[in-house]
Amino acid sequence: MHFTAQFACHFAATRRGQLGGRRGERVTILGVRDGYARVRKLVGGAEGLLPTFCLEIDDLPGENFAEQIEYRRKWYELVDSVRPRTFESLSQELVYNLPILSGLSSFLPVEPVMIPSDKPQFLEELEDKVVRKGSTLVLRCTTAMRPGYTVSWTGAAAKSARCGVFEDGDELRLELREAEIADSGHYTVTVRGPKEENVSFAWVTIVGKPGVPASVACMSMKRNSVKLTWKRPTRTENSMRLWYAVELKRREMPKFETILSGLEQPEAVVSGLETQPCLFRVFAYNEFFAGAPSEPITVDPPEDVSDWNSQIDVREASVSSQQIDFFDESFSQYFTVADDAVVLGRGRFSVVREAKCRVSGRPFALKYFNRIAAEDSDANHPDIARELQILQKIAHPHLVEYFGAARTAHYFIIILRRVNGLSALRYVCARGFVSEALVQALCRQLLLGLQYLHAHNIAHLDVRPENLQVEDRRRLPHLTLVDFGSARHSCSELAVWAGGEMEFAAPEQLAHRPSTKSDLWSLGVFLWVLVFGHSPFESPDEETMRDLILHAVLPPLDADAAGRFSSPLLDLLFDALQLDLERRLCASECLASEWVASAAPDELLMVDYLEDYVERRKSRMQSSFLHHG
Ligand SMILES: Nc1ncnc2c1ncn2[C@@H]1O[C@H](COP(=O)(O)OP(=O)(O)OP(=O)(O)O)[C@@H](O)[C@H]1O
Repeated sequence: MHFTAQFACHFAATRRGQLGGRRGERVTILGVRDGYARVRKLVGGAEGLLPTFCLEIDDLPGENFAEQIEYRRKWYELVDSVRPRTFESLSQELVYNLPILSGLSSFLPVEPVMIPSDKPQFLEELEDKVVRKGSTLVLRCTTAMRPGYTVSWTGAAAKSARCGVFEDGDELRLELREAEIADSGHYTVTVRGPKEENVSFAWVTIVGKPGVPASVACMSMKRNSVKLTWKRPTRTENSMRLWYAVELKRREMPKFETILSGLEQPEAVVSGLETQPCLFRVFAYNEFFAGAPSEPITVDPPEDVSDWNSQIDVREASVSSQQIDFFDESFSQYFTVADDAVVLGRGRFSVVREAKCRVSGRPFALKYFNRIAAEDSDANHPDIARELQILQKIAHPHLVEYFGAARTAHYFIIILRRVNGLSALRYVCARGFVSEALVQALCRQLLLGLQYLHAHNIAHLDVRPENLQVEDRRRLPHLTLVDFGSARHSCSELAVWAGGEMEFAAPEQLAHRPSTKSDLWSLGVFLWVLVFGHSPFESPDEETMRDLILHAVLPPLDADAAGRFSSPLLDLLFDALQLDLERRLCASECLASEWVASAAPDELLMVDYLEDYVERRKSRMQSSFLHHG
């Protein structure tokens, strides 16, 4: 809240920072300290200090006197709390001693003084000014003018046509319109008397729009972070302070958004990146202007397999199970699993429950496998050992993160990041709408995960909606591939099809010769479901389904459904569902395909065409679980 007040008397400012004025001039009080009030004039807006006793408050909060008295009392307490300085011997010489005089006259309400000297005196000096380019620069000072005094100004633009100088009573003023950077510099006003002269100085800085940060570069850091560096713009246009802001744009965002600002150093670390490519740009700004942004640079840390390679522990494929560090007794020191812990999912061999880390409080997903007897070792369970070995090797934002393994009296436990999402189809249904852009985002993220896995010669071999967990991160879908129970190093030649759900399995998997490309087939089936609302090989009995898959017999195309999506999407789908492995695209080729590489339409479609399939699948999964469970 600001009070207004009036000058109770004339006050002549004699020190830099003080504000002179005439009795009755109205001001806003901005603050009070040490007997001085910082005020701003209502007319003209000049700001400065003047002694509190020169002010008479005139506009107080409150309806009536009784309400206002409280403020009035506070004001006089403030005014009285400072004892004025007194000068013991006020000799005539003092008048010529300006520093002391200015100290003295600050406390004495005076009429503008006519100093008995031939040397012109300034009552208010010029002040240094920092002004935005294009605006009007005003320099002002006051002096006790006498007849016969002359005034002259110097400065870079003092002679320009944009510049005007004025004498208004005691006030001397220079006004410069449309100030330019080149107008910056030293300005003086000289007041000449018949015998002597006096000069007041000010340094003027006109600030313009800073230039573009140069050499913006990006370096991948661990996990999903990048470090951006750049160079200070060559043109800072007199910026007194220069800050930087970083902007980000993802494919589906209509425009860049500022994610970091106020950076003083030409570098920033950005964490929590999604897997899709991000465009970054940087701009500099000062107290008045934001400069133009740099050329965007594309940053795609998780996609760049070579970057991630450098960070993962690339061990030999045949790590022996002894190398897995189980933590045994200590397990319960680190994790609490509530009796009614949420069951995140059930597989044929395991139950996945939510648990909390006692140390960090973070939730984890624990995958429990029954242990037959205390001496039962993981070596007796080659599938668990293999799953652990693979999980230990991988690190990618779209693959579930592994934290360790534990052995308790009854279980082997794999500790994983808890993916706080829904299976892919449920996620889509829960949104109520689907768009080709969403389908593309999910496929793209899955492809990135697969590209990474396949580059390490690992085939997942169980890509299906339940193992694609999707969560919202900053309102964008983030897909994580879970369940490495079926995963194989593709070098291990033969993998016997162990039965189970085959709707998403590739023909060669059913023929016991899976390959990394089997995952692309499953991706094709997943895409088919999203496009047509049913799976291509769905049939009431297992034998028919097996036959259809083994011969890659696709159902006739539903033209209406196909019309909802673009033809590059349908092309990719057919390229993934190729029986011939040579002709089937690999993950990198899919990522480079026309559909994945270009922006997909974001028109929204109702999901009702999918809901029946999701329900059918749910009851199939339940009966299969009962069957195996
Ligand atoms: N890290 C996780 N966070 C959240 N949910 C998970 C996680 N891991 C697994 N789940 C859920 O638990 C289900 C079962 O887990 P998982 O598939 O790993 O078990 P499994 O015994 O290997 O199953 P399957 O019989 O399919 O091989 C998953 O389909 C998924 O829904």
